[in-house]
Amino acid sequence: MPLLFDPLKLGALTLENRIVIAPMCQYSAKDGHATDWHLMHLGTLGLSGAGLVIVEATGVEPEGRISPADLGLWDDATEKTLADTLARVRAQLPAGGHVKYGIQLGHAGRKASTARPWEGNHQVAEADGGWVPYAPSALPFRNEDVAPIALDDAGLARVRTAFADAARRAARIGFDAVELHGAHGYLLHQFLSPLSNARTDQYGGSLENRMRFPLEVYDAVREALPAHIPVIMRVSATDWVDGGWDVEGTIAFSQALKARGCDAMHVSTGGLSPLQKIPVGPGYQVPHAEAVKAATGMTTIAVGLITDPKAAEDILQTGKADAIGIARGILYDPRWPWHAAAELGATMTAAPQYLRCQPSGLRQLFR
Ligand SMILES: Cc1cc2nc3c(=O)[nH]c(=O)nc-3n(C[C@H](O)[C@H](O)[C@H](O)COP(=O)(O)O)c2cc1C
Repeated sequence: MPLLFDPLKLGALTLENRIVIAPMCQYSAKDGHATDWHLMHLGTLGLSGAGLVIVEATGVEPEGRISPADLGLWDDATEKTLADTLARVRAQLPAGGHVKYGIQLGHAGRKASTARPWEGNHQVAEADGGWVPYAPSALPFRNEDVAPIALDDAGLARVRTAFADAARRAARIGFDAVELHGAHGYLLHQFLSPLSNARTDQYGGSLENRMRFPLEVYDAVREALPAHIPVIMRVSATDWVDGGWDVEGTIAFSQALKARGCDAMHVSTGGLSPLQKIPVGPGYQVPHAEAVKAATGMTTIAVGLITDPKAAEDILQTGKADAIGIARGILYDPRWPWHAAAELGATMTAAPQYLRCQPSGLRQLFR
């Protein structure tokens, strides 16, 4: 059996295989609420054959959205809509419900949308009642962006609580896993990187201080969740800018998370600085996942232009990572795991109803 189709344990959770659909914003939520698009999209991903689907970056408070049309999980109403959506999706999946659903909880910090969304189906600009984003320091992403407000102690406490509350809601909804968005230049990453964190209090300066708030958020989320729900941390292992966040810092952060029982690291890169120069190519972020895994022994998910099943299998066989994250590849080929299974000679067990009713015709195409 190829390793790609070997089960993987994340804490108490067992994934049927090692294919993880990475979170992808759908820009289709309405005032934080899931819509029929999510029903269709998450249903499609549920039939993909992947072991874990991580639902898109979901704002823990309205001011933490990347776009006005991001999902939110900040009140009873958004929780109910997402709970209904997930329940309706799961009701249609093959018996046994092999696919697991996780959710990425995030806060965009200085990269948040400043528009108050969806009033009469169009965005309301900041001047008409939007907001100024929050961040570790009053440093905008781009010079031309509005300078964010540096979070004070009350703001930090509010955001920590918002993460924990959203995690509690995710558990109530029935998500199998929670991923924290510590990557791509959003709030938690902004604390880690010296390029966006110029604080002079206990949350800025030394590496230990810069890691403090993201670790506090992790602790609050871990405490809010029942023990059977694993927590994954998504990181950008480098800012791809001199003087920025780097692999050494990522390893130290991973070690601190490992000591706290974090179940896996999902290793991406970039997003913190507009000056980044990323050498994009097949598997370009795999060395970062490999470095984290080698230094910490943690379960790692490698991601970034891994589209060839044999290359994915090779990453696992050579011990560079424990699971493969795939995003655009799934949009291009929503049955990528089935096709990978056929190419690698593996057997998939989850079968939609049409396969069971039409065994002779369709089984020749699916393994
Ligand atoms: C449409 C789209 C939306 C994305 N939204 C998110 C997101 O919500 N959270 C996140 O961490 N990454 C997001 N990403 C990044 C992906 O998760 C992934 O890291 C990246 O696309 C590289 O993987 P790939 O080469 O398999 O696409 C998004 C990517 C795409 C293409």
